[in-house]
Amino acid sequence: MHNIRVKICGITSYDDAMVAVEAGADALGFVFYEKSPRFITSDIARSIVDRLPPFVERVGLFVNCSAKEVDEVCKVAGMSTAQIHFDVDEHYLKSLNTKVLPVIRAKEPKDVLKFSSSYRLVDAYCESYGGVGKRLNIEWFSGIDCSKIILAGGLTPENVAEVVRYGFYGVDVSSGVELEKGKKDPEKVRSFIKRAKEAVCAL
Ligand SMILES: O=C(O)c1ccccc1N[C@@H]1O[C@H](COP(=O)(O)O)[C@@H](O)[C@H]1O
Repeated sequence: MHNIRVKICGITSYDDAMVAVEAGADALGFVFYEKSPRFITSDIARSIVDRLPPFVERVGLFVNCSAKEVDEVCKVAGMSTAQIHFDVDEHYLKSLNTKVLPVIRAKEPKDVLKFSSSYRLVDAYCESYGGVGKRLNIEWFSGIDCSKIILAGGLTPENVAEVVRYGFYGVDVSSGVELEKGKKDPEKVRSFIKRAKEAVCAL
């Protein structure tokens, strides 16, 4: 049976983290980008991570950082994966000592095929990098292998069920499950995870 992994991104507090974990989130995202309203310091992220139960993936999100900075923050903050949310080449990705999830900020249909042999996150292109609720044209994924793609960009509890039929490895949400920037809405978080997982079971 197909499964779908759900990442809840932009976690800034232990309470928000636990709402997501208890609702069945597979991964939590922590934004180490100072210009983001969801920015979290490595020390605060670490204090959340240290209290999490086992088997929860911790994903650090980075914009315009050197590989050395990414590795250092991931180590201090207890991240298991680094999500590289800006344009980098294979050499950069290989130089990291942390498990890496490259992000493709897709502007046109052919972009979704980049890094096609690896697991990657595909988000809609926007100048400010992400977390703004901008959706991709889902038709760009028709007829391609989505089994290594984590879909992001403008997902909500209302629209997540309709995208799972493309066979994505996972889905990622931030602004679509917030009460306000940087604060999650527990009902939306629970509803998003439930609808994503139930929609897969119904396939
Ligand atoms: O969340 C942010 O503030 C952010 C800042 C810089 C780059 C990416 C960011 N968020 C990521 O963007 C995608 C889509 O988010 P949304 O669901 O459309 O709000 C997701 O991976 C966020 O984690």
